[in-house]
Amino acid sequence: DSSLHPGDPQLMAPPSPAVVIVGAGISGLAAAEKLHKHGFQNIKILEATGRTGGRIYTQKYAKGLVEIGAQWIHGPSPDNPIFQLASQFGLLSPDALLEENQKAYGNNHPSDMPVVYTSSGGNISAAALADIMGLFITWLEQARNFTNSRCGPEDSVGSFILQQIVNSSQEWDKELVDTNMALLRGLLNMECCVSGTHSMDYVALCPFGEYTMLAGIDCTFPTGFESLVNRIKAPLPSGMVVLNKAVKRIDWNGSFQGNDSHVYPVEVQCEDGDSFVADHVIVTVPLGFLKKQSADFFSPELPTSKMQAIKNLGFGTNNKILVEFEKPFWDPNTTLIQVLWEGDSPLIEPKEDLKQNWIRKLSIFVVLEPPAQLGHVLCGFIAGKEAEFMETLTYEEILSSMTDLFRRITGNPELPPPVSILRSQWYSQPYTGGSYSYVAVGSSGDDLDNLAEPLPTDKEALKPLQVLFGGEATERNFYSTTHGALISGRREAQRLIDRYPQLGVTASKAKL
Ligand SMILES: Cc1cc2nc3c(=O)[nH]c(=O)nc-3n(C[C@H](O)[C@H](O)[C@H](O)COP(=O)(O)OP(=O)(O)OC[C@H]3O[C@@H](n4cnc5c(N)ncnc54)[C@H](O)[C@@H]3O)c2cc1C
Repeated sequence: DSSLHPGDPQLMAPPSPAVVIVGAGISGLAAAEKLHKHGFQNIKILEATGRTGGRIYTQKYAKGLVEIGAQWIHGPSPDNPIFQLASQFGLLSPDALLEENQKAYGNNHPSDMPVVYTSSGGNISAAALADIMGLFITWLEQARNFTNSRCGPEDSVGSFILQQIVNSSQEWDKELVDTNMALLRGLLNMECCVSGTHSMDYVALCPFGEYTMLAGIDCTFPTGFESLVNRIKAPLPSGMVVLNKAVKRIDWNGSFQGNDSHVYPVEVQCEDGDSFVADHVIVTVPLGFLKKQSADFFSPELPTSKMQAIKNLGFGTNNKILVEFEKPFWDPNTTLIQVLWEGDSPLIEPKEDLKQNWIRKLSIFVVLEPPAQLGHVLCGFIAGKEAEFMETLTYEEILSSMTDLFRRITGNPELPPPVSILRSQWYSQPYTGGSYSYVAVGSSGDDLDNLAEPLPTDKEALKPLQVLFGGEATERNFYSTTHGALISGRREAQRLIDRYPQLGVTASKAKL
């Protein structure tokens, strides 16, 4: 009888390695889900805050749900694992599942033309806007094509676009120059939101095209992005995710006695004095957190090249200001509103006084859908230092600024104030420190790869893969996105699965 019997050594599960995952965003949860499915039994996810999801954060607002963090599936098509999961779980609307939607290219930008309102209550023609939009999109595409050609390490996307603006403006009608310049300033402000940066001058030109756009017109989750997080974590045993458990330091390359007879190479120290021994730790904390804490977060310290990568890569702030109106002032067909700030221009440095001028960085509002279920809600986007300053203002101050703004652009001093507002404050979140990463001037895609390298770096180390790194900032082609974060978590889980091939075999045999 060659079949296996209970108690046979081959059926006895080998001791499951102890894995600690730091952070219960989509990266950490995806890593846990994959490891769990492959038979890893000893997993703990330590999360600093009182909730899972991290930068995926759905909240009740107005009459429905809004996203404080991630909003769209960027590139919803079969190559996007977020799209795969969302369709598998039945979380998308029929429109998003249409094949033609999956094949079209939206380039991670809202695909509709905005309606432009000027800061003195005027408007501008759709034709004038279309011309400038067309130029801007072409320049962005050209900026992406630098990847394989030569450009200097100090060149930025902002300086490249500025050069194109200067060249192109020679051919503009004199009376259009001011409007065109103000429109372009607004488009650059919007681009800062897309890249999560204060200025496109901070974004490196050469690696700009390494970020990969997937096919598909961006879509949202009718039941909230967090419904996807909830589905991913559903199979995990209760107790695996430990909330309100902030990690203070990761001691690695050591010998730590566990409660069993085993000696572990890693010990994770928490803010509240708790500690967890582990064979492997997957760190998925945001780059914004690492930028502030990496010097004290690891003992021994990270290798110099990793510290450099953390320092060099960009991590900026993109915030939202949600504004609810009793009645819309916009036309029912409007999906996007651009505010044109008269007098602004890409050739003029924005004024330093943030208290007076922060609001001029706010150039784009998305009309949230569907109004029948949600109410009349605009979602404004603002990036950089102005977005960080906005976080310090009170509710009343922002409400009053929004009331003034909408009265100005509609030219109606009697426009009723918004019913309510809700804003994100990603920069002040101690465990996030901003919104998402970008490849800054002075860094390159190699820094993203470097961040993803596990420790110890010595491939022959007796105890390999002690500290692994996930999170959106570790995905060279998909950083700053939810799919990048998901891919990174699965990638790190796969490293451990490859290290313990026997574990998966035993897990599937035990199920027979
Ligand atoms: C305003 C905004 C809009 C966005 N829009 C989109 C979008 O439309 N589409 C898209 O695809 N992406 C979007 N993104 C980006 C997307 O949300 C992120 O890339 C993704 O959610 C990151 O997942 P993550 O798991 O890497 O990190 P996170 O979600 O940040 O998870 C990391 C977790 O680690 C925890 N943590 C940190 N420090 C510690 C510690 N010391 N101990 C324990 N836990 C710790 C944090 O609390 C957090 O829960 C947006 C982000 C923001 C902020």
